[in-house]
Amino acid sequence: MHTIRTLGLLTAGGDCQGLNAALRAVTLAAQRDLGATVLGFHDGYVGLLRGDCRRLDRDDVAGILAQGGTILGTGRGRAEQGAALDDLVRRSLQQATALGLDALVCLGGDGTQRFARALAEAGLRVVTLPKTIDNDIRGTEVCFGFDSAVYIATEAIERLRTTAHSHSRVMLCEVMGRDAGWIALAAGLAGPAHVVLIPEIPYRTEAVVAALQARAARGRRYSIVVVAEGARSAADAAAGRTQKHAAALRLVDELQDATGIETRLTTLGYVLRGGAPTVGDRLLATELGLEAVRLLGAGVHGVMVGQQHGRLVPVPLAEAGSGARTVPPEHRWIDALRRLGACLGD
Ligand SMILES: Nc1ncnc2c1ncn2[C@@H]1O[C@H](COP(=O)(O)OP(=O)(O)OP(=O)(O)O)[C@@H](O)[C@H]1O
Ligand SMILES: O=P(O)(O)OC[C@H]1O[C@](O)(CO)[C@@H](O)[C@@H]1O
Ligand SMILES: [Mg+2]
Repeated sequence: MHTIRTLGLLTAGGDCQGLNAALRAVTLAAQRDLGATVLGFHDGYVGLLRGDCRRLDRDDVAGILAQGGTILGTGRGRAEQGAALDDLVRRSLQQATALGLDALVCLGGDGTQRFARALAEAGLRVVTLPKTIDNDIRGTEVCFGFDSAVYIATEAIERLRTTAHSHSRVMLCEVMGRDAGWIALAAGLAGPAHVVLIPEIPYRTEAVVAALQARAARGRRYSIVVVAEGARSAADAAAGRTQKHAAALRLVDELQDATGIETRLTTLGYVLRGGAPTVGDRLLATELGLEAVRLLGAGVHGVMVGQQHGRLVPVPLAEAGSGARTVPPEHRWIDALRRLGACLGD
């Protein structure tokens, strides 16, 4: 067993459901299995840079399993913008040494994995966990936060359906997903939605209009269109333009003008990231947290704990931080939507 006397812990990037469940699991297991003291850094890597931390004990993580957000606070380190990566790494390591850290567990998205990799390459023992509602971290099939976000989006679609039906309207529902359409696809299947637009499949407005007109011609009173915030028209994709929210904001008028059907837009945004985690996210975040501590105890570091083929596996940080995991064109959820008759905008 590897000796870890002092373990650092932080959450970085955007928040999501399940962060507190993971913090609880890491803290309890680090104390029980490793006999370690746990130091929680505030607001992500900024806390590490400034040595801004507090000791986490059993009492600090009692009752937080189902709590939304993160008790440590999180951040994107904007205060440090402009500083060279080498400099940030050097200063972070100085703080880690000053505080006597033997290892660090970082909960975050792709950016968090990248900085963790830089810290690991500079000599710090680091293990990370994949968190993000976007579900787009490489090396893992699932990230905690995703299940909760899809649950909320699906519930919203159900509510939009009844009001859309009453008023014979087209309802656009914008969900988060800058680079990847995982939330839109899953909520589109579970909602269900009749049109699903994701960043990976540039859309043509005419194709969406045709799908809505075909539904109206079949006597359907309403339609649901789920749009990922990073969805792009074919013209924008060809010109290399990506602008968050552009698709939903434009389509609401374009669709109403072209179909003559009243069209309304609902942007779910941060609602998808807030509140209590689902049971699935509680289980996943807890298991990942326990596995991070087990790996550190066994002397394994420089990895993210991922899930592949249903098993927890250590994923090299070089892979986890190598960019967004977008939806492959042949993914079974895309096929499922097409076979159910949904339009994907192409
Ligand atoms: N390219 C990078 N190289 C090194 N460190 C980075 C990089 N990008 C981000 N970071 C560090 O990781 C932190 C979190 O990154 P970021 O803000 O991109 O969120 P994230 O972890 O990707 O989560 P989210 O899923 O919300 O985007 C940043 O504050 C910064 O310190
Ligand atoms: O405004 P913030 O907190 O930077 O986060 C926005 C982004 O974070 C994400 O939710 C991922 O956590 C993206 O889908 C979204 O674009
Ligand atoms: Mg990111």
